[in-house]
Amino acid sequence: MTPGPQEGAGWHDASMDFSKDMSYGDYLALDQLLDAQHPLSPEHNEMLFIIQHQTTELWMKLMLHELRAARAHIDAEQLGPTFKMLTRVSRIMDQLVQAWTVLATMTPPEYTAMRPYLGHSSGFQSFQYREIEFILGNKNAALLRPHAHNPARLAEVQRALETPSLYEGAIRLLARRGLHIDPARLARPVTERTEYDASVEAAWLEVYRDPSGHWELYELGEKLVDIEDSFRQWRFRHVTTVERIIGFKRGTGGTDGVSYLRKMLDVVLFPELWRLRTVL
Ligand code: HEM
Ligand SMILES: N[C@@H](CC(=O)c1ccccc1NC=O)C(=O)O
Repeated sequence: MTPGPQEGAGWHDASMDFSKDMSYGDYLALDQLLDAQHPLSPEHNEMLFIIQHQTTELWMKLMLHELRAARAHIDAEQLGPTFKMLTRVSRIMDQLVQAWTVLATMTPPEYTAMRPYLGHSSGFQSFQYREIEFILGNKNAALLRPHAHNPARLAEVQRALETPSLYEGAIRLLARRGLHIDPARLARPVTERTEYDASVEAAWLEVYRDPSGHWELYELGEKLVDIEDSFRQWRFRHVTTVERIIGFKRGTGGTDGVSYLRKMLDVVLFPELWRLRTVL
């Protein structure tokens, strides 16, 4: 027999005995991770549905990790690391936009067969998603309610509601760097969703009219726009995938379904950064 490509390929000294050493699976806790898929229906496609959501939740975990650290770095005036973290968040979001193509291989009859097994569960109750919305400034105290049955979880989502958003951190940074921000804007309760403010737009305008004079702030502005751009694409792919799979049925979470999700397409996370483009 002719030697295969693996012969002499340098694996003979590879570690093979993990009775005492930590292995790949140990390090990654794969026993737990791969034992967490429990289809409730006899349907073949439910595994896709579960894994699509679980992988998204894992990526959301990393996005939150990056967004929280980015917020802390903005507060500490360390913008170099902030930019790396925000770039990573955009790349994750881009990847989640692409991921919809996998789920879109599920047809309406295939989903309809497993949908009754979902009960009232829905992505609407995703606490990590809600925390991402909150840290990006789309605050809404009413959406804490689905977590009321779990006090520890409720406390965690509530903390995200009560912590200044990343954009709030950016606005405070503009003020610290000597750009005028209306004191009333700086005193706004942090539990409220971001709303357009003329002094914030004027401050960003100064930055965008002289990028080389405010290079870091300019780069920060564009990183935030990158994130909102990819988040909008994610929302759009979600609503389009939902319409193609369940049409205009009411959601299992109790909302109007597609019409609710379409309204969410109008959310603007960083209003001044978008508005300034018209007057620049
Ligand atoms: C067959 C695929 C899917 C369908 C039919 C679907 C349907 C829906 C519907 C109808 C809603 C509105 C809430 C409700 O009343 O239930 C919703 C919300 C939501 N879904 Fe999905 N979804 C699908 C896949 C996904 C995936 C893969 C994710 C990723 C984690 C996801 C995450 C979310 C989130 C986070 C919300 C809340 C959105 C918000 O409040 O703005 N969905 N979905
Ligand atoms: N809201 C969906 C159900 C759904 O998609 C779902 C159900 C349980 C766990 C995650 C889900 N994904 C996103 O909402 C529906 O109305 O069919």
